[in-house]
Amino acid sequence: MIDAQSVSKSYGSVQALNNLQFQIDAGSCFGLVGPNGAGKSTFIKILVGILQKFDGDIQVFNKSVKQRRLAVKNFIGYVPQDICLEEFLTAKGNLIYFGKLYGLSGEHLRKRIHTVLDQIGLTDKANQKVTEFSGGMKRSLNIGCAILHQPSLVVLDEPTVGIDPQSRHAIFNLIQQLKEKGSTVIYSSHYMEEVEQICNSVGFIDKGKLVEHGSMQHVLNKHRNASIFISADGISKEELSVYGETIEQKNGFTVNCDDPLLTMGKMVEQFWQNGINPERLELSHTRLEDIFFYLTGTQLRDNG
Ligand SMILES: Nc1ncnc2c1ncn2[C@@H]1O[C@H](COP(=O)(O)OP(=O)(O)OP(=O)(O)O)[C@@H](O)[C@H]1O
Repeated sequence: MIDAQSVSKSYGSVQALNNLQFQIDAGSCFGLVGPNGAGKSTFIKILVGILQKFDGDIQVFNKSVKQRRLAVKNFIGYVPQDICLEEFLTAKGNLIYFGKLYGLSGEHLRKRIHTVLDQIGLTDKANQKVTEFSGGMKRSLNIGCAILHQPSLVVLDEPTVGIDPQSRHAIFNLIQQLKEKGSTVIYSSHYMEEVEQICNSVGFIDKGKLVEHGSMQHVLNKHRNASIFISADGISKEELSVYGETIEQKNGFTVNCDDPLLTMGKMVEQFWQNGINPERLELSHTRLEDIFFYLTGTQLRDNG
């Protein structure tokens, strides 16, 4: 288990983390989400032992990052936000380099490189220089370097920023494999739909504070807000308000209600009786992004 115990960190007058307290179960895939500047990278850098001056502590599989930093580092595979590779080496050259840094050698290293190249889909590019790689290929190789030593905890900081959909898909497959093998994964991102897709637990961080966390199902259920979206000529907000709180949108209305299926049935009956033919009538489910916005008033998406 990863146990964050009252973790706080300031850079001069900027308080990057304010008393973070939460646990991540071993074997789970935890999404650490928040907008740019929320404090995600700071937390990760503390966890992986890069930042050593902070308040509180983190226990990683019962070892304190403060007291057992080097021991903790050995069972973490860290994929930093900025790609970290030796550009003028080949893919294989990078894997050898990073493997040796992790203390691997000889036949074991050779076998691990073979396996990892296959896992990251770069076997046929093994002898190509990284300078010739696309952003997505570099990202995959960076992940490959971090998992060579078979870490129990894999930490990925915004691994899909600026890459093509194909590489994103390859990275998701890789994370799926890690999950199946029982690794614990921490996945930091401001892409909510990715986190919803691959993580089974989540923590929301905003302005250095943890505003919600728990299993994905718990968080989604706790803040579930069922609604119906409707777009139809000749229907007014007043008419829809009998079904629940009605909010006017750009192209129609959202009706919040407790039992959306039953309500939708009643709406269809009324429309049929009144000769109304809706262009769109859809059930909407609550997304992580909506919950984050509801809790913080902060949008997660890039503005640019
Ligand atoms: N070395 C530093 N010196 C001063 N301030 C810093 C430093 N690193 C981060 N900060 C500040 O700490 C806060 C948290 O930054 P952090 O990088 O942890 O956020 P983040 O959620 O990872 O955002 P991003 O996704 O943009 O990296 C921000 O206000 C940032 O400007």
